[in-house]
Amino acid sequence: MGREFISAFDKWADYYDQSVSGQSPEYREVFANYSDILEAVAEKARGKVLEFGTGTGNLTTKLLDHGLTVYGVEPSAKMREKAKEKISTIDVVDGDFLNFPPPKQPIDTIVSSFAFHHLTDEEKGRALGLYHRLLTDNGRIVFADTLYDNSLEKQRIFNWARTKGYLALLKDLQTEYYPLRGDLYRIFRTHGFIPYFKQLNQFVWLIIAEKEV
Ligand SMILES: C[S@@+](CC[C@H](N)C(=O)[O-])C[C@H]1O[C@@H](n2cnc3c(N)ncnc32)[C@H](O)[C@@H]1O
Repeated sequence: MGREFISAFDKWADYYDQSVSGQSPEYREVFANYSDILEAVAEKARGKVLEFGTGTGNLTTKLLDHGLTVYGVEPSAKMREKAKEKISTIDVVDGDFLNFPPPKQPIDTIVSSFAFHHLTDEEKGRALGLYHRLLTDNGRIVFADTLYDNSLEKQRIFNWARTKGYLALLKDLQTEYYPLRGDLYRIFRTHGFIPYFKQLNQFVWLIIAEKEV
């Protein structure tokens, strides 16, 4: 489920770290302040952390730097290889937002960066239902991901990408499942979380969602 983009990530793995460092003009704005964005997620994580979509392990590294215990889940074999090269001490397991081996210890924080948009809104809701059951009572979710503040803003960003001639980016924006902020708010509330949103660059928002008990 939500795995339709994996072959693209297998192909991207070798040069993913170059893309996030701003070398790809089309994606420069998406990854603007990349390191600060990951740091913002790591700062809000606590306790035992379950990370989805580790990619090459950049957020994982920051979480470990904060002294946290991390269980990494990543569906792309090539991305898992890259993460293992970077962090030899950690095992990132094969899995995705909806299907993953149960963590061995109670989980206090679920994190992810640049990945939750791979799920449809229906899948996002199912994932949040799972996470509500999995998290400890004062648990939280901390995500950083692209979303649109509202439908006018979505149109403005599409127009911006079209005007710039960023057609690969435009295709991504049109084919992946980037939500409107209000819709995502409702999905979190429906599944027992109180979300807070903060914009970090033109595309990416920090989402901190506390579990309601
Ligand atoms: C844009 S990369 C982000 C990697 C890393 N988190 C970062 O911040 O650089 C998206 C990652 O999500 C993974 N992914 C794709 N579909 C997924 C799914 N359904 N569940 C979990 N991860 C997924 C991809 O394989 C890829 O490693």
